[in-house]
Amino acid sequence: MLEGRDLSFGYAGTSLFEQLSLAVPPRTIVGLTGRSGRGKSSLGRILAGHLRPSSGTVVIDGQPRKCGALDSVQYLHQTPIFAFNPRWRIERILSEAWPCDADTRRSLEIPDALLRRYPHELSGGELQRVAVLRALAPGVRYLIADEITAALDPITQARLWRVLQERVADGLGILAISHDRALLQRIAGTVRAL
Ligand SMILES: Nc1ncnc2c1ncn2[C@@H]1O[C@H](COP(=O)(O)OP(=O)(O)OP(=O)(O)O)[C@@H](O)[C@H]1O
Repeated sequence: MLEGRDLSFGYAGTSLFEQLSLAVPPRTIVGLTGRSGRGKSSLGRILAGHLRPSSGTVVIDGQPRKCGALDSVQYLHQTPIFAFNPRWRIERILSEAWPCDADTRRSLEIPDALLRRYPHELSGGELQRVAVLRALAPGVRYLIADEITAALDPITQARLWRVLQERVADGLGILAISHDRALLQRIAGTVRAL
């Protein structure tokens, strides 16, 4: 289980949250919602190890999370273009992460033709599917999915979440951050407001 315990955090002397605890069990989608600026992304980034809390700890199965070459917690951005090297083709972006298997790639509807392109040559939905594929490396146990389908049409959104729900059935835990409470109520076992 991925847990944030008694987390406090703020930027430049301000406080966004104090003594906040949140758990994401395996095989579960936990929803996180709340008004803009409340600190949802900051909390997600703390759980992913990208930000350090001012106090509190992040643990996995009761042990402090380790930051290794491949992290078992992956953070997915709403705008994945910023997470990609613009000078690399998609095939290199993916192969640097893991030798993606054909079944997973097919399930995310990423055809061969797309692999030869650069990030700016993909649509928003295609980019997000590539970001999800990159994150689904073996050993990744938790995803922090930060508004990952906010900019997508309903069909693309539903397809992407269907693939992720299949992964959840196989053991993945997901923190789904979204303003869209209706979406979270559809996909998440529990929804937490910040
Ligand atoms: N690097 C930073 N330095 C200073 N303030 C920041 C920084 N990053 C975020 N903030 C501020 O911290 C607050 C929380 O930001 P955060 O992105 O965590 O909120 P959020 O709940 O995810 O918001 P939204 O729903 O609009 O995406 C915001 O007021 C934001 O302006």
